Amino acid sequence: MKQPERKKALLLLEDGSLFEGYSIGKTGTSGGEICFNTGMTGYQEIYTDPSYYGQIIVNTTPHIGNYGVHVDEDESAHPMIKGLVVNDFTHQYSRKTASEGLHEYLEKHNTVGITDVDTRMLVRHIRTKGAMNAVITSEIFDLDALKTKLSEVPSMESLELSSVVTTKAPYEVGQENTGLRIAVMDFGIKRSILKNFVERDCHCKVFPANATLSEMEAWNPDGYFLSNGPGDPAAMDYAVETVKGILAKDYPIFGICLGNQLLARAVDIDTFKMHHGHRGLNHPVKNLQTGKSEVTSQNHGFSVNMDSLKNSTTAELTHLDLNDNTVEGLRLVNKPAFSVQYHPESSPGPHDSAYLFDDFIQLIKDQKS
Ligand SMILES: NC(=O)CC[C@H](N)C(=O)O
Repeated sequence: MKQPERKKALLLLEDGSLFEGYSIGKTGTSGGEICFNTGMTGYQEIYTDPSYYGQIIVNTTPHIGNYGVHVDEDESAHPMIKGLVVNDFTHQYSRKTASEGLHEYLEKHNTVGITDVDTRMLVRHIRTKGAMNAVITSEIFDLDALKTKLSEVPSMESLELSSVVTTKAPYEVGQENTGLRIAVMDFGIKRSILKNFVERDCHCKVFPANATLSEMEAWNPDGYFLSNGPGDPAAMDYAVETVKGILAKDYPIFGICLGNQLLARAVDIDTFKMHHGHRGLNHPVKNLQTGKSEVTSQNHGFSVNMDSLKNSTTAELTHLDLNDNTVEGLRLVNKPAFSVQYHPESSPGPHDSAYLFDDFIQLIKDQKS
């Protein structure tokens, strides 16, 4: 396959660091919070995960594009990232079942990227300096003009983004009358989470992030699921209020990632912005209830405050991050509610944690009996 002509591109970071490379995807300019993912596979799932909305992703794995894209690997309708930074992009892909090349896919969906960047150096830089904003361009080469663009990018802290990516209207997935009915609060849900419920015979109704409890109750759910999603949980009081309402009625709750943070906030446990977050497919977590460790898929830049959780009389720590001792899961002491900070749907990632979906189903059944 012919490689297209190489066009210059720039990456400018908030602290002034400048990287030069070549354009991939759409020609244009795009800014967001720069963060890195250490997964060696699953670029399409990462780019289409709505939790990454507002962010520029650096892939630490060097080869990107080599297996094209496949419609089954979309986690939402289109890429959600603000841009991508890679080391060695290829236009040539070798997978028989791929529907198209990554470059064409990114271009079609207006996603800007840059290749031929020293991503090792860049990741070490982010790891030392912490999360910050950045801008990628393949059209603005005047540095002052680019700095102005960068200054217009909002800070991730205090940013509410679920309302941008949530479904506009409720929809249902799974077969009716097969099993349990799960009301899903969509803060930016990944399709693979819904697949996990459907595989377990659940019938899900997915509600917009601002749905009220009475709207959801009208469907008569057996349990409530709080989804993953982008942005700062501290800017989501509207959702926290809804979660408080669900808790007050003792309905079963399971939360993933942003859902974990919202459950914590609903019982007055704080969250905070991390130095540079956890994003990758091999993060070790210990389940303190079973004593077993799991290798997990993660994508979060905010975290539940450990001291605040330890001081709580309503919740307890269930899962601990073995890399940095941060909170990876919690449960409420006197309510049928639990959540994890990582991604048991594992798309992409190892499948060690799929048991959590079964645990939720068991929790609902126990509540009923
Ligand atoms: N994957 C998620 O749900 C991310 C949650 C939240 N936006 C964070 O960055 O921590």
